[in-house]
Amino acid sequence: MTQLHLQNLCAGYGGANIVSDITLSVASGEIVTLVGPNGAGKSTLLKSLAGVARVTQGHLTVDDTDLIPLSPFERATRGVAFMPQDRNVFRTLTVAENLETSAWGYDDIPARKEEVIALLPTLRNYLNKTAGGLSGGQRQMAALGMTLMSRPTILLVDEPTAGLSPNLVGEMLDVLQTLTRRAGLGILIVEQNARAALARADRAVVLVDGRLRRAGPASELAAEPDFGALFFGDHA
Ligand SMILES: Nc1ncnc2c1ncn2[C@@H]1O[C@H](COP(=O)(O)OP(=O)(O)OP(=O)(O)O)[C@@H](O)[C@H]1O
Repeated sequence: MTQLHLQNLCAGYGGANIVSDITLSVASGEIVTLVGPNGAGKSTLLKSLAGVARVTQGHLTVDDTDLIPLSPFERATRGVAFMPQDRNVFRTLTVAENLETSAWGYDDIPARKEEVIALLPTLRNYLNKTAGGLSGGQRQMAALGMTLMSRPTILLVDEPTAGLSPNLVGEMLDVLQTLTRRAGLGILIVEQNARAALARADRAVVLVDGRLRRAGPASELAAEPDFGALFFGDHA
């Protein structure tokens, strides 16, 4: 059982904090959905956990390891992997090459690749296609596969359904839910399709103006009558 824990975390870019005083945890086998209006700081929070935005105060641990001094690569080797929203594949490489590149430095790349394909079997259909020629859904699946090559225990996923058609949104979220069940991953996901994400999440956290406004069981928050209007605007 792994647990990512944030305690009174403040983070941002340069010296300025974008998110403040965030206390939250994500454990193996659960999906926690991070929702909130545009500009609330959701991506920044995720990036600070991955090591690509700066933590200025507070604590960030995975089990007993302090992540704050660690680089993004070192965090990945401790089991915390990040799937960015944009530019998350190398467009001129094939899907297979993208997977291999993500495990650069490990001496068991073929085994890792087979494990990832076993978790995401549709990848097999376009392994030899160049990533730049993939559909949006295929590209996001390839990016997810790349993230899984480090054998993470905690997955940080930034808007994996951005730009996808409604049926593909559900498919991607279902795949993430399967990963929690089959591989025991803990997933923290930022998602604009709040209703679809809440339906598959265990817990939800609402971020407004860089602060944690609400947290609780996803089903409870989804059932609140004013929830959509308050927190998601048009996206509920
Ligand atoms: N690299 C950066 N440098 C400085 N400020 C940034 C950077 N990236 C984002 N910001 C600022 O941080 C604030 C929060 O942005 P962020 O992308 O984290 O919000 P968000 O909740 O993910 O929004 P959205 O739902 O629109 O993606 C915004 O004011 C944004 O302009």
